[in-house]
Amino acid sequence: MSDTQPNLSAAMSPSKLDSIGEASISCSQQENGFINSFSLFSEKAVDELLQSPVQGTDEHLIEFSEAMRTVAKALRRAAEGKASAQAEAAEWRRKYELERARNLQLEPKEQLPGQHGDDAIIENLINQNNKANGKFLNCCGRNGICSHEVLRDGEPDSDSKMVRKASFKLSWCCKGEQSDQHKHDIVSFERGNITTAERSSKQISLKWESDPQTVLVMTKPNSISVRILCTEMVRWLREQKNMKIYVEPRVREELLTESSYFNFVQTWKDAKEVLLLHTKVDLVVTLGGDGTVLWAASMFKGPVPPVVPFSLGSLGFMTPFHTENYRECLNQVLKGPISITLRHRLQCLVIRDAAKNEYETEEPILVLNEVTIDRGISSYLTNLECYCDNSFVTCVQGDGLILSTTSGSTAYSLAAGGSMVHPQVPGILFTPICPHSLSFRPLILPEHVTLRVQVPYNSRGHAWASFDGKDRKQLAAGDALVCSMAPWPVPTACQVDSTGDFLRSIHEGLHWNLRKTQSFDGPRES
Ligand SMILES: NC(=O)c1ccc[n+]([C@@H]2O[C@H](COP(=O)([O-])OP(=O)(O)OC[C@H]3O[C@@H](n4cnc5c(N)ncnc54)[C@H](O)[C@@H]3O)[C@@H](O)[C@H]2O)c1
Ligand SMILES: Nc1ncnc2c1ncn2[C@@H]1O[C@H](COP(=O)(O)OP(=O)(O)OP(=O)(O)O)[C@@H](O)[C@H]1O
Repeated sequence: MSDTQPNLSAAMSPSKLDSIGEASISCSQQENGFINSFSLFSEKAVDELLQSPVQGTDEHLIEFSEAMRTVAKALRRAAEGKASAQAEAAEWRRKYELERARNLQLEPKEQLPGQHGDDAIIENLINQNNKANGKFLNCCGRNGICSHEVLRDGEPDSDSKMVRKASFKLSWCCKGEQSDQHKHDIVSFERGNITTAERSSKQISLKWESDPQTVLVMTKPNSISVRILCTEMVRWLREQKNMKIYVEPRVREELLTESSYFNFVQTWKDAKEVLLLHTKVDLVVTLGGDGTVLWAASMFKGPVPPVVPFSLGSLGFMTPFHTENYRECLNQVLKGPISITLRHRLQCLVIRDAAKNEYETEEPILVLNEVTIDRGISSYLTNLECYCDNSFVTCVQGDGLILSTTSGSTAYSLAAGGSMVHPQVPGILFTPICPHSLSFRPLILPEHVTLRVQVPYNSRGHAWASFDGKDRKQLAAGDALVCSMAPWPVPTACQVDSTGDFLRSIHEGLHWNLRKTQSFDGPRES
């Protein structure tokens, strides 16, 4: 110590020095990334030191004390900052643990002996499919749907790292939320009033809770323009948005013939991997027409990530996005919030007469448009016995029957004389094809029913079932098709909103009720 420096120890009593030692905060270890390699004097200790009578006070000592006070203040601020950062980190950790626990609850609980990993998950998916929609309601409550309910955490990927899907929240957008029009009660026993339940006809909004990171791009085959756009979009998503990209094996090959640059693009090897796609993909982009949306939906036998359909087809009922400004559209979707349409699907089971019990069925098939039971190549009238929740409905004699979703109401069902229905309306359309009866009008049934269409034993010919216009299956006498609403809808992004997009598609796609307006010839004399 130089002569000019004050001897602080000499100026203070030993007890004072002890008190400073006790009050010092040691932050030499690393906690949550914060490193402090020095001991801090607390401001309180410095205050105490300055207030105590110090013998032999001189100017240097006062200056030194002031400096100490300033240093103590600065250090206190640093300590406060650190404490608040630690609290924030703890809060994030708590949120993470909570979400992890929730996801674990959704993991398959019972693993049968001999079933491991993927097999158990696939089995569980099928079981989930077979369960009632009740599970959805557990989490959704009344005002929102959590993505944990729809999409679970990813499986370990090839690098053995956990792939974490972006989480999002769906909520009802309701203009008159505050008004009396939107009662939550179905029946009020106290006052004896019956009011309507809130159903899915409201606009749904999707808000990302974490950034989407993985996108699956699905494309219509054999189209040069689609191929060019796909190449450009994949490059943009990678370079500008830093996204992981999945494509079909065919598309990966196409991209690699363009350039080895596209080596980063991922795909799948087999059907098992396809079944796990929903755990890896945050978003699906389709490039094509309605058929490509149907194709993309058919890839997901369970939950479906949000789908952004770009129009490169002729009609585009389900493809509201234009390709010219795909960058702006995708920017908006990735940022959110976006309006979405939850398109209901039908779950179809073929039950063979030869099956020993009802459970010995083939794999359930999910359709977004419709299942059709028709006469196929047979020249005989189809003869189909139809039941709704075990009540006899009718016997269809004609070319066949369409069981359609409301999204499919503008497709084959429309051509067969069915009504057009807003896609958010929960219902099943029952539309005959060329019935040989003057009075067979189409029906719309509520969403909760189970329909059974049976080929009677005395039928002259076989019937054929087809699913969204694909995968024909022959139904022999005694075979039946059982159909009910599937628990997993297809969430498609809207350009405007569900209603705006629906009306635009029937105006532009079908020229619905297009008629020249009558001229105004002046008021008529009565
Ligand atoms: N007579 C008919 O109208 C008829 C006959 C067979 C199949 N289809 C429909 O074709 C669908 C399969 O479509 P695809 O593109 O794979 O086959 P596809 O190439 O034969 O196209 C059928 C047409 O139906 C349109 N379409 C599909 N889904 C629609 C929807 N939800 N609303 C309005 N139009 C829609 C498509 O844009 C396309 O123009 C089937 O699900 C069925 O609904 C219609
Ligand atoms: N990724 C795909 N892989 C295999 N087939 C596909 C795929 N995407 C679409 N398809 C099939 O290709 C056909 C045409 O697709 P899509 O309907 O999208 O185009 P489009 O016929 O040009 O459009 P639109 O139906 O509006 O006229 C459909 O039968 C569809 O099932």
